[in-house]
Amino acid sequence: MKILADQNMPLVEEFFSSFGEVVRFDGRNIAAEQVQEADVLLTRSITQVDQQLLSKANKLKFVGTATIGVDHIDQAYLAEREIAFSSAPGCNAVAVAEYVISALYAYSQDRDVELRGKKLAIVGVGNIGNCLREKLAHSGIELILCDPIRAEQGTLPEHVNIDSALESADFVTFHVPLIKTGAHQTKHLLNVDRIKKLKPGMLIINASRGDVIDNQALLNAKTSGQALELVLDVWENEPNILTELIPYCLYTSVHIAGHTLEGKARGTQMLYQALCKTLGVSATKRLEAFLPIPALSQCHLNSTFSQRDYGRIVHMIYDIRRDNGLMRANLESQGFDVLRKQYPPRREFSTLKVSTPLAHTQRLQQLGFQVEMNEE
Ligand SMILES: NC(=O)c1ccc[n+]([C@@H]2O[C@H](COP(=O)([O-])OP(=O)(O)OC[C@H]3O[C@@H](n4cnc5c(N)ncnc54)[C@H](O)[C@@H]3O)[C@@H](O)[C@H]2O)c1
Ligand SMILES: O=C(O)[C@H](O)[C@H](O)COP(=O)(O)O
Repeated sequence: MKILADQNMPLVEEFFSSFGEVVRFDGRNIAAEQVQEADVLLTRSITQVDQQLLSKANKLKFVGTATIGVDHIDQAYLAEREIAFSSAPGCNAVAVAEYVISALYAYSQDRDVELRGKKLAIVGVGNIGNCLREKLAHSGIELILCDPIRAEQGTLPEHVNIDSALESADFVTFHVPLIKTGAHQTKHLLNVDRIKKLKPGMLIINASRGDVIDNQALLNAKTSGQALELVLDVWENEPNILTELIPYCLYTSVHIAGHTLEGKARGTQMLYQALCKTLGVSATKRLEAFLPIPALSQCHLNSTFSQRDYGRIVHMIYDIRRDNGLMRANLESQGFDVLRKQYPPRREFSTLKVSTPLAHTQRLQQLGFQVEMNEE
């Protein structure tokens, strides 16, 4: 069996080599000829999987994307060709939620803003939105939840429509899929009209898809002096993004919100499990066997630890300002895709065991740390 896998997908050899030969490809530059002999195609978000790419792929039995976003896959065409398909829903939900939490604490420190008592609108309450909601429970930040699809399904009674959510929130974070048409279109969900109405100083975080916010409208708003704080991980037209917008952002990154070691590796594992199911064999390999030991694994808090120190613990594991600095310093010389490919290792909060006095156990557990109580 020939398994064709994106060069930026970790652990493919570990999970898939028992099925056959693993051949890597450059996700941005793959031609139909390369897929011709493949039985399995494993991609990330940058490869358009469509009729053109698969025109010569007569042996192909399985396509997997190690992402939750599926806007790059022509699923109808795969179904027509009877090629099995799997994505990796939820694989990077923790990573993206932790990216947002890191952004909130960094903003709080850099702008000297108290987060408690502020309102955060979460637009899109699926895997990521829900994970963020759970991690921020009892944080003192009031959450406003917006997901009209779940509201229609009856699974989100707290749903607030987007315009009311934007009107009352101090911060907004987007976690919707890219939907280009229809009643729940998300392309330019934050458009020129909505941007104009935002309250002064609003913090906007986008770690969903670049097209969810009209980037040119955002730039126009900023150059005309509108007070907005921008945290952008995703951009319209990646990798050729609107670089003029960068200086107007508080924090920027190169579409890496989901790129913890665990998040990327879970995506590979989920595709391995899906392929095993398709082939009718049992999935015996486990991710835990392949992940490296974290460099920082324990931390001890005493009774002087207080509410204002939560940001310090979060940033010990992941500080968004590292990625902001890397992008600003290197984008011009290295380019968007190279920075993504060379993304330095990042771990999730769960890799840190925190020994803490009772007062902080619940909150730290909710954030996702391993917690053990001490008597101090
Ligand atoms: N920056 C990154 O690295 C990164 C990582 C993972 C995912 N993403 C993006 O984030 C998106 C969300 O990921 P997820 O795992 O939570 O997906 P998900 O499918 O679990 O959840 C998406 C939610 O958005 C809701 N939704 C759809 N249209 C909406 C609208 N118009 N308004 C409000 N809500 C709407 C859906 O009902 C669903 O509950 C993905 O589709 C992907 O594009 C980006
Ligand atoms: O949709 C997703 O899951 C994410 O956007 C994904 O992490 C994007 O990263 P890529 O696949 O391009 O590495």
